[in-house]
This record gives sequence, C-alpha cells and structure tokens, in this order.
Amino acid sequence: MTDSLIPRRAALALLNAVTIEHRLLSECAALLAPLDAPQRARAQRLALSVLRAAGRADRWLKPHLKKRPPVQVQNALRLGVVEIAEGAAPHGVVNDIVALLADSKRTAAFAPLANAVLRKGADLPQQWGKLALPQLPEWLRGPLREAWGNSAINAMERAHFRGAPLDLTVKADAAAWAEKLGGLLLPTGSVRLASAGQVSALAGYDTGAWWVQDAAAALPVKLLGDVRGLRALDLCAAPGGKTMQLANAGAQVTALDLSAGRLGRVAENLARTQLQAEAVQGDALEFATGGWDVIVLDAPCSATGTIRRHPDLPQARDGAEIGDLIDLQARMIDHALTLLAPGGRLLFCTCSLLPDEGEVQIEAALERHLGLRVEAPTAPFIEDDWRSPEGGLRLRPDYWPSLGGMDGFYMAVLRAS
Ligand SMILES: C[S@@+](CC[C@H](N)C(=O)[O-])C[C@H]1O[C@@H](n2cnc3c(N)ncnc32)[C@H](O)[C@@H]1O
Repeated sequence: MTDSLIPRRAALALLNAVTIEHRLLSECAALLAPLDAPQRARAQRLALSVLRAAGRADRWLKPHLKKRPPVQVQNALRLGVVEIAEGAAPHGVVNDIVALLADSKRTAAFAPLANAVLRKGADLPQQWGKLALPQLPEWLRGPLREAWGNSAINAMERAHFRGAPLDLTVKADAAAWAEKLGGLLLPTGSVRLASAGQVSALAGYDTGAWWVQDAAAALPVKLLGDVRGLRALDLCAAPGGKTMQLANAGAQVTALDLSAGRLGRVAENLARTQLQAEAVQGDALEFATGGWDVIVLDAPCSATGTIRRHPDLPQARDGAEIGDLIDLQARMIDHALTLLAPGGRLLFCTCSLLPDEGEVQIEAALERHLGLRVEAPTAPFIEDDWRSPEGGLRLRPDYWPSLGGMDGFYMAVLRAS
C-alpha cells in the first residue's frame, strides 16, 4: 500500500464510522491504532477537514452525480473533493480514491464514477471559496435559529467552518509564554496559538507550565475571582481544566467525576502541572460531603459549543439525548446547592449553544429555589454582548471573529442566601 493510501483509508473509515454508525471520532481510536503517529495525525486531520466541509463538497458533487450514491461512496468522493480543493495533487488523490473504492465489493462498482467525477475537479481550489458554507443539520439548526436568529446561525456556521486555534491556560506569566510560543495573549488571559503541530513538543509541556483549554472554557473559573484558601468542589471534573485553574489559583480542591477512566486523566494532568487536588470517583448526584465555599458544576451537556473543534458531533448525534441531559443538569444544580456552605457560590456552566442547557436552566433554578440569586460577573474583560438577562454570560463561536473565535459556552455564578 502506498504511503498516501494508508491515512486516506483510515480517514475514510473514520468518516464512515461517524456518518453511518453515528460514532464520535473520540470513540474511534481503534480504527487508528495500526497506524504510526504521523499517519494517525494525517488521517485525523483529513477526517476533520472533510467533516467540516462535507456540505460544501456535496454541493460541488451534486451536478456531477445523477443520483446520490451510497454513503460510503459519497464519503470517498467528499474526501477526494476536499483534498483537491485544499491543494493536494489531483492525480494522486483520484488514484487513491479509486483504489479505495475498488478495494471493497460494496463500492467497487462506483470506482469508474469516482474517477470520472473527481477528474472534473482540477479547478476546485479556485471554485471552493465561492461555494456556500456548510450548514448545521436541522436537529440543531432549528433550535439555534429560534434562539439566536438567522444571521447569528450563519455567523456560527462560518466560525465552525473556520475551525479552532489552540488555546492554553498558563500557570503564571501568560504574556511571557505568549511571546515564547509565538502566540497571542487574549483579553481574558489565555494564550492562543494559530497552528500548534504536536502539542507535547511545545515548550512548557514537559514542565507543566500550561494546559490546553479553550479561552471560553477557561472563563467560568475566572468569574469566581480570588479563590485563595477556599474549599472548592469540582463536581464534573475530568479531564481537569477547571480543577487545575482552581488549584493554581490557590483553592483547596476536590475533583469528582463519574468516570474512573476520565479521572485518570485528571490525575495525569495534575501530575504534569504539579498542582494539588484530591481526586474522587463518584456520582455528583450521590456525593454527600457538604460545606463547600465554591462548587463548580461543568455539567454534562450536548457539547454543541465545541463543534468548531468537533465537526463530527452534528453528524454523529441527532439531539435525542438532550432532554435527558437537561433533566440531569437540573437535578445536579439542585443537589449541588445542598452541598454549599452558608453564603457559598455555585458556578454552573455548559459548553452548549442551547438556552435550555444554559439561560433557561438558571431561570428555572431561580424559580425552584427561593433566595437563590445570580451574581453578575464584574471582570473587566467581559464584553457587554456576552451578558444575558438572568445574569449569566453567553459565549458563542461567532464572537471574537478577528481573534479567531471561541467555543460556545454558558456560565452563571449562583449564591444561595
Ligand atoms: C463537560 S465534562 C467536564 C469538563 C471539565 N470540567 C474540565 O473543565 O476539564 C463533563 C464531565 O462530567 C462527568 N459526569 C457525567 N455524569 C456525571 C455524574 N453523574 N457525576 C459526576 N460526573 C459526571 C463526565 O464523566 C465528564 O468528565
């Protein structure tokens, strides 16, 4: 097998797993296991590019196909179109796509069609930018349109298509690290790198000077202000981004997570960054130790705010689990409130774009709990249009367009009377 065919074959397997079996890329590690590290990275990059651009590739393909072929074939064609559009040598791409299709009984009959169609793509690099942006699937587009309106959706889709830079949360002296790594110091204190390559090869990784965390994901803990010496419970902690922020800011932290495997990642991250926290495996709904000054509830959610990093999500999921997640978030809020010390604060956040997992969740909690109030955050870097009426912050991928965007997030600090 040629060098180029191996990652292309693996990328196609990933695309089929996402679009046919509805698995997330994070659940497909086994498909990449036989590849060496550079091939694995290349296959992942290809799959991500194609998932991001699938709608645009389909638009280009449509006039060249009498009817839509089976999904495996469509995925192979998408792979070819996106690679050629992004500047790969068309001849090599076409040969490999034809070989991949010819290799399987189920798709072999389509190899000549792929050959004929992809050979028409020589001017794809020139045409690509003129084709309409890929759209989110309707299960997500509908509720988002209702919440934020059409022009916001278009802006979010543009941000999703652009993808995401690499953001770091730095333990100390972010400005110096931004300079050292050739990155940008963001207004909120995160360091942003345009293109990172291999993260573990960057300066400061081995010494634990920073960890990877989107700028939006780093914001909730910053809203808590000075937490030195406070007893802090991170109820859904893994992989530990917020635990590390709390520990680095001087809180005494307990990090809880349901998943033992994911809690292992918290331990690894703490060890690398030489930060201290007690790690506990358990269910947030059953955790009974109270008296916390601060509780962070970064609740399980639809993760729809992370689509620019995870373009597999809209295709692998269909929104069916969101009702259960909303119910779980409400029960977690109610239970967390019982664990606070008098005057303690609950920081609720989700990486969701859906108000039902953010603003509406907080409005409902305020109705259920008399005396509960939202503390409007005061940090100087907060922009006016981030504030939502109930007192929380709404972040969206289309914000900070000139800086490279941010993940979608919702956050609110609650104080019980
Ligand atoms: C959004 S992630 C948390 C990200 C983390 N706070 C960070 O900043 O790195 C949600 C986490 O909730 C955990 N989780 C889900 N259900 C849980 C439960 N009932 N109790 C505790 N943790 C739970 C998941 O295992 C997952 O690690």
